[in-house]
Amino acid sequence: MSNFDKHDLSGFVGKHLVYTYDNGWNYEIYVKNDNTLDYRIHSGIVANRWVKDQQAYIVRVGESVYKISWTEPTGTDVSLIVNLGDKLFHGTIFFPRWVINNPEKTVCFQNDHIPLMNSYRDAGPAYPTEVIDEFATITFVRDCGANNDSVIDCAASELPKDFPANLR
Ligand SMILES: C=Cc1ccc(O)c(OC)c1
Repeated sequence: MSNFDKHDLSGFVGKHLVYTYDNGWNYEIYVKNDNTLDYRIHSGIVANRWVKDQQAYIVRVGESVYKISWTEPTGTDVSLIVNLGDKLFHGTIFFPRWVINNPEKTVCFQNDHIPLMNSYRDAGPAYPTEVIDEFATITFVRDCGANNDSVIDCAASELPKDFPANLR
């Protein structure tokens, strides 16, 4: 069938990416290991939210194409396609209605507020879900190795003005 090993995530684990969705939202992700990611949101309805150690399903679906899917403590579901060969990215985000109504409730370092996020999720309303389905352009890529906790360790608002140029 395919000419690549679909179980080999070594070309993806450790990648640190910054990308901008066609709707203008700017996001950043670090692929920490084969089932974990850290991320930070620079702009969009939940700008300055950041998350460490989100568990995710990560699979390889092409020579340099990966898919990451997860469900968050807020009830938000996300599925991303990262095509490193073409520097192309596509994200589908399924927001519960309460996040669309009150996005500011999710803007925090989520790890310090997991029970609160779960309580918002359970209170809802969940429906109707808002589906955001957007392509993005990858603007920055580097390799940071696996399980590096220094890659994403503060909110976007606390970064130097020249980020990510300061990392090159
Ligand atoms: C809702 C979280 C979320 C949505 C879209 C993304 O690209 C993302 O990347 C880490 C995270």
